[in-house]
Amino acid sequence: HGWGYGPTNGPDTWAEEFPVANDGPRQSPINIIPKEAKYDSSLKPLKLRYDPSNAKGILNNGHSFQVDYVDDTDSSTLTGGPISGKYRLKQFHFHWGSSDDRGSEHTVNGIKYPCELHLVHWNTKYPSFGEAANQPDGLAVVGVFLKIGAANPRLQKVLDALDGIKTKGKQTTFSNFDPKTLLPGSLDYWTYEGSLTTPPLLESVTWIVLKEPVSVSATQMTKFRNLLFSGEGENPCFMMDNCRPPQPLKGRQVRASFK
Ligand SMILES: C[C@@H](NC(=O)c1ccc(Cl)c(S(N)(=O)=O)c1)c1ccccc1O
Ligand SMILES: [Zn+2]
Repeated sequence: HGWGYGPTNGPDTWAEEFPVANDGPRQSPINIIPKEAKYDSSLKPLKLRYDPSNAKGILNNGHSFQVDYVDDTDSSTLTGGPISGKYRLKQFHFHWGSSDDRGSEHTVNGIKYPCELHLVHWNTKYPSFGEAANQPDGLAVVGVFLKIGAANPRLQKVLDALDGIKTKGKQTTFSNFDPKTLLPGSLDYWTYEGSLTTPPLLESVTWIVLKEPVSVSATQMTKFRNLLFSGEGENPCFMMDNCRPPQPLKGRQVRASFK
């Protein structure tokens, strides 16, 4: 059986198949300590331009669920921020916990949020996502923390689609959605050089973690936890705690776009 988040195939076992998990110098996620982040006035504002019509589908991939975007043109891109060049939106997905006191991958002063959104982009200087994922400057992921509070109406369309993708491998069409609506008011961010937080843990990600969380209600969180890691007809295993714990910083500098 492949990698996962359970007692026999979870993050502590990943190094068996993916040695970079333990040996890599730039593994993600990390614990962000704001006081140790260095304000960098040369960091530019983030520029996210998404075309809602690029939304293609929503898929339960057995580890999380993702909303996939058409990425054969430059119509949904990330520019500015710490990156140079243009990165295309490929997909967004979430990581969450089994209870509201945990679930995020990045932590802030050791604090865990109940959920974390990842918007995955790839550098258009490479021919494809797959190629880019193997390059040190190949990917850029915008991370957004979700914090328990008022129900978030911007999440509703995504949550309503989950009933149709309950089990591993299920996917449905998902159209006309602008992921910009999921972002907080402030685009202040921390940035550092890291990796995929899921196998193959490739060290190709420029992480851009927003400081301001967005809200999610406890009821909305139960909808995430109603998904299944397991496939149709298999023993049902509810999808939760699909988060990798923070990894050693190994001397990396975390920069802040704000004072
Ligand atoms: C779980 C899923 N992982 C991704 O798709 C993924 C891709 C890129 C990034 Cl940058 C991240 S992340 N979490 O660092 O933002 C996650 C996955 C991995 C391998 C095989 C199948 C599969 O579905
Ligand atoms: Zn992720």
